[in-house]
Amino acid sequence: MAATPTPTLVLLPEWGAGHLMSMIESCKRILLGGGGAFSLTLLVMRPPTAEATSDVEAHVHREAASGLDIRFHRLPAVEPPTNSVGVEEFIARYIQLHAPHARDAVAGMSCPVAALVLDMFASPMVDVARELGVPSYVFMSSTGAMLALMLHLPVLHEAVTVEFDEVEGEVHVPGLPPIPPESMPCPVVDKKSPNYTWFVRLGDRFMDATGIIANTADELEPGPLAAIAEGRSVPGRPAPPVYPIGPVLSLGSRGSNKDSSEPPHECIAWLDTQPPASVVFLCFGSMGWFDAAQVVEITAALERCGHRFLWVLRGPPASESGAGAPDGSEHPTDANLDELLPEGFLQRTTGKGLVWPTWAPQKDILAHPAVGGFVTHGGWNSVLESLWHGLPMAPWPLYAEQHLNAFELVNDMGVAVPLKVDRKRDNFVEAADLERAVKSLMGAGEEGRKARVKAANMRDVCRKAVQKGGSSDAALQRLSEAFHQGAVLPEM
Ligand SMILES: COc1cc(-c2[o+]c3cc(O)cc([O-])c3cc2O[C@@H]2O[C@H](CO)[C@H](O)[C@H](O)[C@H]2O)cc(OC)c1O
Ligand SMILES: O=c1ccn([C@@H]2O[C@H](COP(=O)(O)OP(=O)(O)O)[C@@H](O)[C@H]2O)c(=O)[nH]1
Repeated sequence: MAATPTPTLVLLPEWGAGHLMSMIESCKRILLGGGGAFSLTLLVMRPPTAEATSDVEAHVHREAASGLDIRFHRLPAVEPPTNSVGVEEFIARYIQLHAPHARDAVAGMSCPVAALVLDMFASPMVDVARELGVPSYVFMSSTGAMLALMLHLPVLHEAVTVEFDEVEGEVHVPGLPPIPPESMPCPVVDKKSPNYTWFVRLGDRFMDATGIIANTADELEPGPLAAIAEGRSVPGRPAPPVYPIGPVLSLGSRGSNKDSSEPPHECIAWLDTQPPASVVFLCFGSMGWFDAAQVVEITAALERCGHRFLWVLRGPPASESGAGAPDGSEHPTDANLDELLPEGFLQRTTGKGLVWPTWAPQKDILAHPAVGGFVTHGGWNSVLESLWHGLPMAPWPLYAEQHLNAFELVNDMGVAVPLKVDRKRDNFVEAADLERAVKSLMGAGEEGRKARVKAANMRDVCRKAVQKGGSSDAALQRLSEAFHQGAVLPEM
């Protein structure tokens, strides 16, 4: 008798490293926990830029060599939309153009399909899954708070007819503290923009998924997750079950997990010479960079506050002088420190500070005992990595949903000190404000002390959650069970 083929989980990730890697790592946990009960099939879209294409190829290569049962199905290329006006709109539309190809790929599977797991930007493809009789799951690589906001957005859209910054007072989202309009995420700040329209649609389609997989933990974001579970996001319409299985730290990023026989990275070697918890680390994600005017403010703050520092400083993307990447993934260039830094800064701070002009091994740096605090753009992966090591933050939001993340870190989770960021001036920060925040983060004062205590507590919370019997491990078991029960041969 022929053996029943192993069911597969079909993944449709967005090409960006933060989205792709956290989805793959999360599903690998199911693969590893399931003892061979599933395989993974990655539907690979051709990314819209050459840079993203080479990143994705590197990830595919690495996963193919992992020895795990991961297959790759390349979807036929589609022409990217040429008339998009916004990044989120571009990403969602470009993904949606792959719907017929994704449908054909899933319909052609010769083994049962346990689920179609969709990137948050691909939520309208729940229709493809429905058409084929396959369960669909949305993978949320951002916060539970952003998830609560997206689920509630169609309700807000009906209830609030003016721009959010014209609202008297705050914006109310079930499960979150009242949000000041200036902390609303970028894609929803301009209702006339197609980005906004797409986010309303994406959030609405989340509600039609079989389930939502979230890279967070119950204990990290109890408010938003409870509101969703209790059906408060959309009155009268229960949300799909949410499986908070995080923190899943996306491994395999450039420069990390090096062979232990190699000499340490220069940043790590420098940290090895510094006293414990003495260094403030500044790093701004895969897309953060600063111009000369902002750099002057940062250098003044660092000199005045007197703390040791490790600063990852990147320069403007090459496209600053031309057309940008349509998906918004405009990677910064390596900084020319001679041009960007004020004269004498490096000499005056020798021994006390290191400015690193290119990609840095962030995860290894955050794990180093010499690091005491993190000035971060507040991307969710960076936040999870910081909390994993119990490090308090000063969030300096720059793009995407990071203004909401900063609000949550300071006002809800209490693991960060506030930093005054002028959103109307391209997120400009004055030297005096950065100096104050770094002093608070690293030194005396009740505000910083409280953030340090809360962040240290989160280290244990995060680790417990993913251990056997922890809340995220339990969510992973429930999810695995749901996948088992849902596995079907796609209907043609
Ligand atoms: C959540 O809302 C937004 C997310 C993004 C966004 O887009 C994006 C596009 C790419 O081609 C590559 C990327 O790496 C990428 C990343 C990205 O958001 C980041 O996602 C992280 C989670 O994986 C994390 O939440 C970070 O904070 C995000 O910066 C873009 C966007 O508007 C431009 C969004 O509104
Ligand atoms: O110099 C850098 C900058 C970023 N990162 C990693 O890139 C990811 C950034 O993801 P995040 O969600 O924080 O922000 P995004 O870059 O997607 O906006 C995290 O894993 C960081 O550790 C890194 O290793 N070195």
